[in-house]
Amino acid sequence: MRRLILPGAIATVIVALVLLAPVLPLDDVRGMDIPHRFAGPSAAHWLGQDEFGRDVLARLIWGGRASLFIAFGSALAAAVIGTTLGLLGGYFRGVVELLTVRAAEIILCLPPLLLALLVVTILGAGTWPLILALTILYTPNYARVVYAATQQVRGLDFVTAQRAMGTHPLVILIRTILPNVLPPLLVQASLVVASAMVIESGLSFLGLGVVPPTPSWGLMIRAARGAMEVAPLLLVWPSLALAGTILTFNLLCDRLQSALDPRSVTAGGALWLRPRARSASKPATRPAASDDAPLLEIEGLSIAVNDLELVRRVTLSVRPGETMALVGESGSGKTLTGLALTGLLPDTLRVTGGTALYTPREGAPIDLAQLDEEAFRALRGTEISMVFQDAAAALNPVLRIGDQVAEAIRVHHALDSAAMQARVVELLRHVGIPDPERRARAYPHELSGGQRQRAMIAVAIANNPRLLIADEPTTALDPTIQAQILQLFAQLKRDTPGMGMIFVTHDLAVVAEIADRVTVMYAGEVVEEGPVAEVFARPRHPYTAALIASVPEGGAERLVAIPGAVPSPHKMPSGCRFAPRCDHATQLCTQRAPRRSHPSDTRLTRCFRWEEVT
Ligand SMILES: Nc1ncnc2c1ncn2[C@@H]1O[C@H](COP(=O)(O)OP(=O)(O)OP(=O)(O)O)[C@@H](O)[C@H]1O
Repeated sequence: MRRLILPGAIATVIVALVLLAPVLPLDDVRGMDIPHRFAGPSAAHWLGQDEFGRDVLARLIWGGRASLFIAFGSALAAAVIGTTLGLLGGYFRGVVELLTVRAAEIILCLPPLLLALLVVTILGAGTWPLILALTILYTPNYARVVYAATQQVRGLDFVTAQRAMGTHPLVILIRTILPNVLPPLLVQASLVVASAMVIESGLSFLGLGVVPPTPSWGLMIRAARGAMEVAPLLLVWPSLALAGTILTFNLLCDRLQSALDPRSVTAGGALWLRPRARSASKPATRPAASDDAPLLEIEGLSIAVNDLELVRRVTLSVRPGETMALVGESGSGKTLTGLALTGLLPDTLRVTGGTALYTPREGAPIDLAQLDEEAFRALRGTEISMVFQDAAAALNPVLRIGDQVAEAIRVHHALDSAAMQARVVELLRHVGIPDPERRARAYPHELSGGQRQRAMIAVAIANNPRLLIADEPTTALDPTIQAQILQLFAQLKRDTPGMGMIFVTHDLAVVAEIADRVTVMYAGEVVEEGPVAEVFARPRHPYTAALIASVPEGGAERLVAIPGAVPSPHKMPSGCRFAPRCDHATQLCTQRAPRRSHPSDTRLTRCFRWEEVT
């Protein structure tokens, strides 16, 4: 902050001088004194007198007023228009990009000074035509910078997390993306102000800018040029004013950019946030799966990129109050299944078949596989919510934690600021963040990994969703913190008995800890499903058995790794997808894909030889 003081003070003096020009005891800028033309500095005229005997200091200050008004006016107008075009084009892409950023770029094909000359020639010289010309000139620069920054930010997890809350795209643009593109915007602003001042001076110098006798720095330089030999100082003052002002504003914007970007502040949270290590304990009571109609019933859900199936005919259900664990090796399709349920699949992927019936609080079941973006937005946050794996990426780095939780609430509820603050603090306390009033004012980088994950969970449950999808929420954490976060999920289950949860993980120990039932996925398919205790005691698919055998246990002499790797979607085996890695595989398994079998009412397996597995 100290680095802002010098350029800030100089800029304040410059702006104060030009703003206060009408009330300062300055000479009349038009009052001529021919006998004293070209007089040097004196007590009455500190910077001397010009070719008509007018006071140079007064003309310099009034001239600065004109130059700064034009430069800031055009920079601001160009910033507003260019930023809007860049945000829209960068976020929505496609036709919107063509109509906004690409259309604005046409202006870049024309030489800047010629374009400004053209506008001024058409509209006539003067302050307003100059502002218009400079605005047209600089709009594409802003649009391109903001477009590039938006492109970078739109794919990041915290933007996806905002979408997962059901936030309207325009709100995401303004509250989530705009603060992240501010630093490059400020740099651009400083460049534009400097460039606008130079072009204004240039056009005034050519007689196409500010109309005499109104003073401007460009006009003063033009007039002084003709008298360089008689009064060289007359050229020095406006040139110094121009160069000094440009340098000051460049320096100020540069330092503002560093000061406003919270990511550039040294992280300071780790020391005051050392959670005590506690071992995870099982939830005291597991709410029994109710007999109610399923909250979610997925039947035959397929997801594909072009014609390549990544997820094939997935079937699973979640009842109110139940936690369903979705397990499998990396690449088995767990994340895509979760994303499909929230309408957050990447643009290139689509649901190609099946149904995902979700029963909302009110009204008839909705098929999530058929919903459009707007319908999803209404459901996200209040009905279905998502906790992401990497909270550091899923939280907006430039917004305070409290503001992010408040944002999530605001999407669906209008609260006054006191009630909002109280609700934010209550939520942060609920997820176990100590001293929530103070932590609400912290930025994500000021919290430890565990605290960030808690904050992310607070955002996800801010609107009391009925279905919470947690995508490997403990994978990025160290084991002690993992245990604490698992305890938090267990506590959430106790506190909100009707909430169903899909817990995506590849860690079977976590499944045993948190889930009521488990769905095992392999190579995009569900291969086994059933109550956790039953599946772990007696797996009915060789893949599940192999996964269980590969879990490290205290007394185990050696770990049993599963040979081979999950096949790539391009090279799926024709019969059973697990056959190439399976000890039980027969010729039949390599020729035909097994159908679903039901070893009992509560179990499902996709194996010809399930009876022989254990
Ligand atoms: N955007 C995408 N375009 C093309 N293929 C994709 C895309 N996203 C995922 N896939 C592929 O889809 C398959 C399933 O991916 P998914 O991320 O759902 O697996 P996962 O089980 O969640 O794995 P992990 O535990 O590593 O997250 C993988 O083969 C993956 O390469």
